[in-house]
Amino acid sequence: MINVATTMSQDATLDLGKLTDKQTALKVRDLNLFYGAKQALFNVDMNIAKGQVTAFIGPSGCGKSTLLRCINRMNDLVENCRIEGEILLHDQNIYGKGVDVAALRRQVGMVFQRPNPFPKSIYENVVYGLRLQGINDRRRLDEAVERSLRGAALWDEVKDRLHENAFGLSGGQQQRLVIARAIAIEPEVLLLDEPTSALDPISTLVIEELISTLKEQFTVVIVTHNMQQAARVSDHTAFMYMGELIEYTDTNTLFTTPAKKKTEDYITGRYG
Ligand SMILES: Nc1ncnc2c1ncn2[C@@H]1O[C@H](COP(=O)(O)OP(=O)(O)OP(=O)(O)O)[C@@H](O)[C@H]1O
Repeated sequence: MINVATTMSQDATLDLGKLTDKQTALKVRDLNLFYGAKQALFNVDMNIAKGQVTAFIGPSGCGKSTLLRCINRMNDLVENCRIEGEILLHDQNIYGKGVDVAALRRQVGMVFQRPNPFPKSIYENVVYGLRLQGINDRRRLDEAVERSLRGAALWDEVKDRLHENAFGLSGGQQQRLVIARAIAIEPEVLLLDEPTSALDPISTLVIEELISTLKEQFTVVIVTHNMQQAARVSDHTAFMYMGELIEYTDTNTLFTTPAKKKTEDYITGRYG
């Protein structure tokens, strides 16, 4: 089993079954998802704790990214994708009638596996979402750039070259820039889909440290293939297998005394 004693996030953990509304960022209720005739998620039910880091782990193809993408309706872009059930944000079903998906995505930001800055300056990458909202006031944008780049632990490295092209940054810096772009519009929830899988070990460490500070302001949900990473950065871990949520509890418990045999088999490397 993974030694989490020295690596786990130090936060006191919450009992996920007893979260109050104030402690809950999202509620997933009886979620089923189909890609055409193929069902990829089965009756997923979970509460996601506010201001904490939740990790989704499990073998390739188990539905981690699919579940993550449900949280900001990215699966809407997939043809033939059908969803049943609910995801509640502030007790409003994000799949309900009349939901403004663009507004939802402002509340629930997302960072992908490969850094995807726009072919623009560092500055313009960060303010992109604000400009889309019609904000062009220079002082406000300048403030947002500094706040977001500091928040993404990138400010000191780029403050003297804000107007240079973002493609001149290293991969790890580009990923932090993308995080800065996501937090510039102050979402409530940040979804990270394997955010370090394309990065070197040092950049990975920097992003992992960053995740611990991000949760002071945001609810973070991360998909990772790397169990050590889940143990290091998350407060709660959900283990998925073939589209089902098998076990979901505080990270320490999941990695040290899992309740389900499938979880134990996975974390001890018997499959995956
Ligand atoms: N756009 C799609 N169209 C059809 N099937 C899909 C699509 N995206 C994912 N799937 C299928 O849904 C299942 C879950 O995929 P998903 O990418 O969510 O798994 P995952 O756990 O994130 O895997 P990985 O760790 O390999 O990224 C898989 O069987 C996959 O083939």
